[in-house]
Amino acid sequence: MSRAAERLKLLINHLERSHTQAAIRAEPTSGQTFTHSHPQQLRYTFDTGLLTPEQRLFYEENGFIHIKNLVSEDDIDKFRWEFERICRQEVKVPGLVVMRDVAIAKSEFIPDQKAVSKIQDFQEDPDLFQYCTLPQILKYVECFTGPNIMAMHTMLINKPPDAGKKTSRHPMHQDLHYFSFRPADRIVCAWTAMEKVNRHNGCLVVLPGTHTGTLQEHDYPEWEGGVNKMYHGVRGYNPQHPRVHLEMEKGDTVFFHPLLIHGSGMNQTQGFRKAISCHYASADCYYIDVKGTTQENIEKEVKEIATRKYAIGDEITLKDTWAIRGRLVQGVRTSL
Ligand SMILES: CCCCCCCCCC(=O)SCCNC(=O)CCNC(=O)[C@H](O)C(C)(C)COP(=O)(O)OP(=O)(O)OC[C@H]1O[C@@H](n2cnc3c(N)ncnc32)[C@H](O)[C@@H]1OP(=O)(O)O
Ligand SMILES: Nc1ncnc2c1ncn2[C@@H]1O[C@H](COP(=O)(O)OP(=O)(O)OP(=O)(O)O)[C@@H](O)[C@H]1O
Ligand SMILES: O=C(O)CCC(=O)C(=O)O
Ligand SMILES: [Fe+2]
Ligand SMILES: [Mg+2]
Repeated sequence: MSRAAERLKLLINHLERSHTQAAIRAEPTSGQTFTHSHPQQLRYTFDTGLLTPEQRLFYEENGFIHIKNLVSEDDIDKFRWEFERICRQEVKVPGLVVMRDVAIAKSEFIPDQKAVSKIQDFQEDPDLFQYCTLPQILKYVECFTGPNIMAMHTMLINKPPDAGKKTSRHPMHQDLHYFSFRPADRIVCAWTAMEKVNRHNGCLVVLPGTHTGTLQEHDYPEWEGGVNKMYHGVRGYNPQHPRVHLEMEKGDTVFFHPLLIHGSGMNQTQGFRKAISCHYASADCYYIDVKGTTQENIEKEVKEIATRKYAIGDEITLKDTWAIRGRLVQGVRTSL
């Protein structure tokens, strides 16, 4: 065995031991005997033969992994074209949510497609939804979710040039705040750069390792220039925490854990920084009731918007809104 391979093996053994110990600590004292005679697995990833030991360790420790050049130029150009058709209102997509930047929405009506800062829930648009079914993406997703895969939430983000109020920033948050299904470790986001992204146009900013923590309380940050609807940030954000700026090329994809604290900086260019993303979950996940948890505030906002948008009452639950949007993309729809 080479020295490098030997070191990796040692690292894997070390991680397996520490995760086993964590599992033992977390075990309720119910009198059950906890046996660990079977080979232990890493906590956050599965061995499907795709990720190298180094890549698995990187995700286990950092909560994200950057895969270069995963989506082709042709596919990305197709997504861009379809997004433009939607903005020009040449195609109407059932269930689609269109968002405008708050600084632009509150100033004047701009009929231009450029006012759209984000579209969500494009699962009924075959061209855009093709992103969620790309085999090369699903091969990676399976390493985190296992073989039964649901596409739960879809977005195309068109981060606008900042209008001078820093509203183009996305505050630091954990995506799990928005989700009412578990377990968190079987959820993953795929986020693909549709062009070069860097600190100038507002790339993703992540706090490595924060996926090993718990779900934090989220609130609107106190930003002078205003904050976009539902852009909650972790309460008590510490700007001193070590950050990593994920600079990416067109087609590069980052996979990240839903507890990883991340955000994105201001877009200081004149262009609209584009990215497409999908949150996947194992179909074996289960829904939870968020009543009495830190997620009550976001549930309230989601319900208010759903009630206004679809003119419905309290009969629809948060669980229903996810079950309706979710789409099976691989394997069997076992639970979600
Ligand atoms: C649901 C689960 C999500 C899971 C997400 C997983 C992780 C994702 C993390 C995120 O991305 S969090 C941010 C996600 N954001 C949203 O989901 C927001 C969805 N957006 C909407 O529902 C609509 O765009 C919105 C309700 C904000 C406005 O839609 P409308 O069609 O009603 O817009 P309209 O132009 O009629 O404006 C209505 C009012 O909203 C205001 N407005 C529009 N865009 C806004 C904005 N961006 N922020 C704040 N206010 C906004 C607008 O100025 C106006 O205010 P006034 O009533 O005071 O005149
Ligand atoms: N009070 C806050 N609460 C939550 N998130 C915040 C807060 N302040 C800044 N952030 C977030 O921190 C991240 C870094 O933002 P910031 O604009 O400070 O730097 P940047 O644009 O990433 O980097 P730089 O401008 O130094 O190249 C962004 O996601 C931003 O939205
Ligand atoms: O593309 C971005 O700016 C990040 C958006 C994000 O983190 C989110 O919508 O959850
Ligand atoms: Fe996010
Ligand atoms: Mg900045």
